[in-house]
Amino acid sequence: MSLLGEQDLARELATTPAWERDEDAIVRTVELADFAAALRFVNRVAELAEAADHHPDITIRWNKVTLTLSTHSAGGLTGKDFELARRIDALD
Ligand SMILES: C[C@H](O)[C@H](O)[C@H]1CNC2=NC(N)=NC(=O)C2=N1
Repeated sequence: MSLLGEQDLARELATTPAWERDEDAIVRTVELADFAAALRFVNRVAELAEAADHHPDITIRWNKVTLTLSTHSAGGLTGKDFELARRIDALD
């Protein structure tokens, strides 16, 4: 999977408004009811990640889950990041 150029990147970002670009990654923080709900959400994300063989960095802070997506093998953002971002968005 090759890195997205600025134009493709802008188009992908426009279709994933819940995600914010942070240099070579896109980031989304999801707020859940409490820590247990955050863990359940992370488990659903983990299933999508395993199915896609593409894995976000995940931080849990009590009821908030921050997901960071980047394609490490390509050194930045690719279509795989946005595909997974859209699948994650479809969870809630
Ligand atoms: C062998 C395996 O396909 C690779 O290590 C995958 C796994 N998950 C991955 N996840 C992410 N975010 N970037 C990768 O480059 C990546 N590579």
